[in-house]
Amino acid sequence: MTPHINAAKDDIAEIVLMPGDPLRAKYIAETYLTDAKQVSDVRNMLAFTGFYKGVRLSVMGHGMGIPSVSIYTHELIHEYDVKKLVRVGSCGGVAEDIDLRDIIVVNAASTGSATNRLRFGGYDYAAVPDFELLRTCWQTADSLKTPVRYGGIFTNDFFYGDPENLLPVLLKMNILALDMESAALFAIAAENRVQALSILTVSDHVVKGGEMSTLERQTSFNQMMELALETVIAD
Ligand SMILES: O=P(O)(O)O[C@H]1O[C@H](CO)[C@@H](O)[C@H]1O
Ligand SMILES: O=c1cc[nH]c(=O)[nH]1
Repeated sequence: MTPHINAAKDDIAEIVLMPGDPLRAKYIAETYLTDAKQVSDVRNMLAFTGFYKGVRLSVMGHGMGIPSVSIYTHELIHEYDVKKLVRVGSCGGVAEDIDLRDIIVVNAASTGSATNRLRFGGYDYAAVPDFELLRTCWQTADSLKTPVRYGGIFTNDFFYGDPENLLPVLLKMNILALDMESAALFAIAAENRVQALSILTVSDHVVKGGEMSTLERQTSFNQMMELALETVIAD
C-alpha cells in the first residue's frame, strides 16, 4: 500500500488504463471488464481490476494535472510493478481541423510545465509515447476502422486563464489539442522504462467553441476506450 493507493500489491495488474476522472474508471470497469473488483478508494481515486477478453488489467483515475498524475503513476510503477500505462482522457481542441468528439492519439506532448525540464537537467525534453504501443494503436485503429488523428498536443498547467501568447503559438506549431497530463506521463514512463500512451477525446474546442456535458465526458468515450483496450491486449 502507498499513501494514495490502498490496493494489495497483487491487486493491480501490469497494464493500467487511466482516465483523469475516477468515475470514468468505474464506468470502464463496469462496461468492459469481467470479474472486476474495486481495489483502491483512497481519496475516491477509484481503481478496479478485472479481465478484458481474458487479459488481466486495471483501470484507475489519475486526477487532474501533472502533480496528480505524477503521484499515481510513480506509485503504480514503483510499488505495484506496473509496466504499461495508457491515459484515456479528454482534451480541448485547438487546431481548426479538429472537432468535438474526435479521437487524438498523442505522438508528442509539449508542455509549459517546468517539471520535465527539471527532470531533464534544464534541457527541453521531447515527451513522446512508447513507439511499440503507438504502433500497435495505429494498427488497432486501422483494423477497428476507428477514425483517429495522430499529432502533437500541449500539456497545460492552466485550465483557466491561459497566458495570452499561448494560443497563437499552439496554432502556429500545429498543436492539435490541450490536456493537462500527457507530457509528464511520457517522461515518467521513459525514466522508469515502462510503456505509456495517451489517447484523448475532444471534449470542447478552445477556438471554435462547443463542449460535451459532464455526463457525456463520464460515459460516452466508448470508441476511445475500445481502441485503448484492444491496443493493450494486442501489444
Ligand atoms: O478528462 P481528463 O482525463 O481528466 O483530462 C482533461 O480534463 C481535465 C480538465 O477538465 C484535465 O485532467 C485534462 O487533462
Ligand atoms: O486540459 C484541457 C482539457 C479539456 N479542455 C481544455 O480546455 N483543457
